Amino acid sequence: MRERKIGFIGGGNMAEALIRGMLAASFSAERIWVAEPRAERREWLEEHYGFAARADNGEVAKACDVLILSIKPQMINSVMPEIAEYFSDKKLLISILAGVSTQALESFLPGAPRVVRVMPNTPALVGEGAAGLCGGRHAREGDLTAAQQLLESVGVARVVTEKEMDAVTGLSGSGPAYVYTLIEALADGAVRQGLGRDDALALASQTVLGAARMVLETGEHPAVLRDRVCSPGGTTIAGVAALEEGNFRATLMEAVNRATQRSRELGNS
Ligand SMILES: NC(=O)C1=CN([C@@H]2O[C@H](COP(=O)(O)OP(=O)(O)OC[C@H]3O[C@@H](n4cnc5c(N)ncnc54)[C@H](OP(=O)(O)O)[C@@H]3O)[C@@H](O)[C@H]2O)C=CC1
Ligand SMILES: O=C(O)[C@@H]1CCC=N1
Repeated sequence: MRERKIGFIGGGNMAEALIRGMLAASFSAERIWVAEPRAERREWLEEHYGFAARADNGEVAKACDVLILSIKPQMINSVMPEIAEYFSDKKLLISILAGVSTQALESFLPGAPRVVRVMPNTPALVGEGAAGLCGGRHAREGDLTAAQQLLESVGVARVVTEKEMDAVTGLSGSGPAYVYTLIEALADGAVRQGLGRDDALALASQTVLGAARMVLETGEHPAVLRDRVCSPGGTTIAGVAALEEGNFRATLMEAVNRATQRSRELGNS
């Protein structure tokens, strides 16, 4: 993958997170192309990352071996024909679009198009992404491996079935937003009790990071780790009781559920 020209179609937030993570992982800027319609955004990307951004999707589609489709799902009907003109079985399309199936993408492309659908997340920007991916009907074994390697250069990547992709979207694609809300709310709670804002945000963020690493590195179930924090008659169980009263777990499950449903809707629209 590192030797191939990689072209992003759409230079927005998620594309930038992947690009920044890839550059930090020693991908050469010369091999990264971006198509982005807004001049101001093109200039900003060029200035910050040192590659030439293009206005024309066709120019990038023609020049690159691997295309990373990073437009909004709602734009697929206008953008895919511009790519299709230059697409062939020699090229690989990697889509990061929420909800849009490999079958829907294939229907725009000629021949037996090689398509891989991935659902990354923005922490890829700091090399801590969490992504799911699946191959389309004509994707070769090496295509899935290449896409997985690219995503693993910016975090963790799991191959899943296409049916599971909407749940991945509801969990890890959208998940950073849930966690930012959690961090903000934890910090607010401490500010309310008189702690300074900077200290509160630093301690809340590190607590989330530390707890996540405990789950990943000890291999213990989160409930076991939680029990070890809850001293009998102590402070934590009093806090946990408040979470239960507020339906914290049910609320998070519902957040994943709604985002998953929305991903399915985007695929059907
Ligand atoms: N944000 C996230 O956390 C994640 C997003 N995704 C997926 O990534 C995709 C992009 O999302 P996100 O980065 O958040 O959205 P953005 O709006 O930030 O990015 C979309 C980009 O596409 C550009 N664009 C608009 N029209 C065209 C066109 N005709 N041709 C080429 N590019 C065009 C936009 O340009 P302009 O500058 O004019 O707006 C913008 O830069 C979505 O499909 C989303 O589902 C997947 C995982 C996580
Ligand atoms: O909100 C969205 O639709 C995109 C997909 C996953 C994260 N952001």
